[in-house]
Amino acid sequence: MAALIISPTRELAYQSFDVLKKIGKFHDLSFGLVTGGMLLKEEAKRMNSTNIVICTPGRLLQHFEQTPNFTADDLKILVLDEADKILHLGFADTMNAIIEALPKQRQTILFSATQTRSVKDLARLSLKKPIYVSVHEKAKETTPTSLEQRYIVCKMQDKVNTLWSFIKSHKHKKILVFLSCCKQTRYLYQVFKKMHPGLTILCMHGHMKQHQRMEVYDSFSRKQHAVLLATDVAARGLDFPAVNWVVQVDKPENVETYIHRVGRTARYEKSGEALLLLLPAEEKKMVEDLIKRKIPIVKLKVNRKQLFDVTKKLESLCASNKDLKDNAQRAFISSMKTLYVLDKPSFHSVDLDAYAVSLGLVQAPTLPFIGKLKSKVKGQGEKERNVTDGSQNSEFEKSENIERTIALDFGMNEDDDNDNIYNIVKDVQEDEFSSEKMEQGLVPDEPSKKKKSSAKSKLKLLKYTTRITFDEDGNPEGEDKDEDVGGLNIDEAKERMKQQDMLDKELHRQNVKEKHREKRLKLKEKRRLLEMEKRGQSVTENDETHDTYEETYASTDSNSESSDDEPKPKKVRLEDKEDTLQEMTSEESDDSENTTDNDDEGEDIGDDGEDITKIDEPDDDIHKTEAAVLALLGTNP
Ligand SMILES: Nc1ncnc2c1ncn2[C@@H]1O[C@H](COP(=O)(O)OP(=O)(O)OP(=O)(O)O)[C@@H](O)[C@H]1O
Repeated sequence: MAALIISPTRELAYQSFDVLKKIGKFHDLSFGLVTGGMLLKEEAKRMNSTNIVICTPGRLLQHFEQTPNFTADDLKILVLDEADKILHLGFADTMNAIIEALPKQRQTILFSATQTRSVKDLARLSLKKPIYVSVHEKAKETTPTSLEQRYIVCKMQDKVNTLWSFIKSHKHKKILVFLSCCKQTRYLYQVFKKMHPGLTILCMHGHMKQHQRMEVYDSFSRKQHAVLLATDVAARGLDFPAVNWVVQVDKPENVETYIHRVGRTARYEKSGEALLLLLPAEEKKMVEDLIKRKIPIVKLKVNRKQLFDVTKKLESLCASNKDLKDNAQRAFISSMKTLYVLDKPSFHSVDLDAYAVSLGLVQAPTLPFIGKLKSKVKGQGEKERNVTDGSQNSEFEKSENIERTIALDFGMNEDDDNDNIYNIVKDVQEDEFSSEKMEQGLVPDEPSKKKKSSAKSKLKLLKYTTRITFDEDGNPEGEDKDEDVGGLNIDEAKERMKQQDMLDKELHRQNVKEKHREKRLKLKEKRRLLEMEKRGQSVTENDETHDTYEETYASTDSNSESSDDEPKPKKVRLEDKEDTLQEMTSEESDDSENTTDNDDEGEDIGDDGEDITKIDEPDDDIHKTEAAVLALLGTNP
């Protein structure tokens, strides 16, 4: 191996490999792609005879540890793509181990749009007199001039409506949407797909299987018009051709991530547009940070009157599909946890119930990580709302009067049915971002009653009178036989869902109680049988404990006393007993609630505590089962 290219994600490694394939055919070099999700053995066979290896950090380390005779002794060039990402946080331990295994004498090249200049990082790589090369160092702006960047202030509960309205009014565009976590991405993908926006909806996140991610990557690359809902797994390096819009529904973690996300559009002499949705509490800091980094961004105001209200539609989808409802809950919990971890003040400003309703839920699920704080937060949110509604609103009105409002063309005219649906007006000029300005007039107005009623009338339009299915490009296909989404009585559905919710909870509580009771009894029984076996006693089918055991399962038949007619006691061999134990322990293991949430890329901050995902999913950890059996038999695993 003469050259090694390390990328933070599999897609990026795949993309570099693809480019190398195109130019490689004119050279006599061999090259290979080494990423997780492929066959380790197949890769291992070729590792030592490959000149250029493109890899992700985890998989490379796996080869260093497991592939016989694999060394990097001949390495001449090390390339770290997205170097700042690769040298930080999640990859730190892996990268330290890899760097240890590389020869000190080599050329090291680091690439990133947000290049690290941290001395600590460079020291880790043992760089001698590094040279910093920047294409844009003297540029007035950090981002390309052909990129138009805008933001809107939007409450959490308005985000879904805003995104949906945006998509509906940009059906002839290619749009990349960033969300903060996998579960939210998955849920919005599922429901938006069911709502047929009229163009292909795709999603990409770390919980997807590798082949699915690759298919989505290829599909979005090929499509002219499509929406890709993604987590930050798609933020860096991916070179999707001709993306028109990057929409950041959730604020990026920092300015670096912002730069990478918007960098998916306006690539190489092309133009592009970017829209950032900010919560009121996020606005000041984020905009100041962007301006400090020479990123020009303009504030826009959404004409709320023109927004689609899809709340009821989501409610009805959740009411008629339990999986969707569960996913909505997961999305709620996961996105709130992400916000809580990244930005507590913003989390505290969210009206949790309103946000839950906007996802199609009847009420906010309990947040396992915050539980008791919830009521406190609500009170606090209420207070904050009163303050902003009172004092700052008048400031806003004042500023609105003096500001020039300019209607922007957001491509609304593409679709006759959606003319002016997303009528956005520009209310802050680029050069007006002094901190005083920031404090004035930045609170978006509440919808008036009139606006609410207009939203209601739009809602009526969402009730389908005829059932039509669409293919993934949004073209009508024929009659929908599987889904009954038409003519649903929303209020009835809401009531039904409430009742179902209560029943579900009660049922779950009873199930858990019952299982615990069963487990206790089974264990007791097993211990007793083992004791008897050890003492060399025979085990009978009608002994005392067996009766107790039977009684427990036949609660209505409590008088199961042994009679003279019952079969004679039978001897049971220890081996038979072990088999029985194995079966019983397996059952217990299946009931286990200790499932873990496999967050692949680590960008979804998983749920903890009472995450609903942990209730139903079976634990198939065979080793645990074996260990449990051996422990019961008094043997070390
Ligand atoms: N000189 C060039 N001539 C033609 N096309 C180019 C040229 N330079 C770059 N491109 C094209 O521009 C696009 C972006 O290039 P590339 O992926 O190398 O960008 P990058 O600097 O890695 O960006 P990022 O890391 O932010 O994704 C690619 O499609 C590439 O083919």
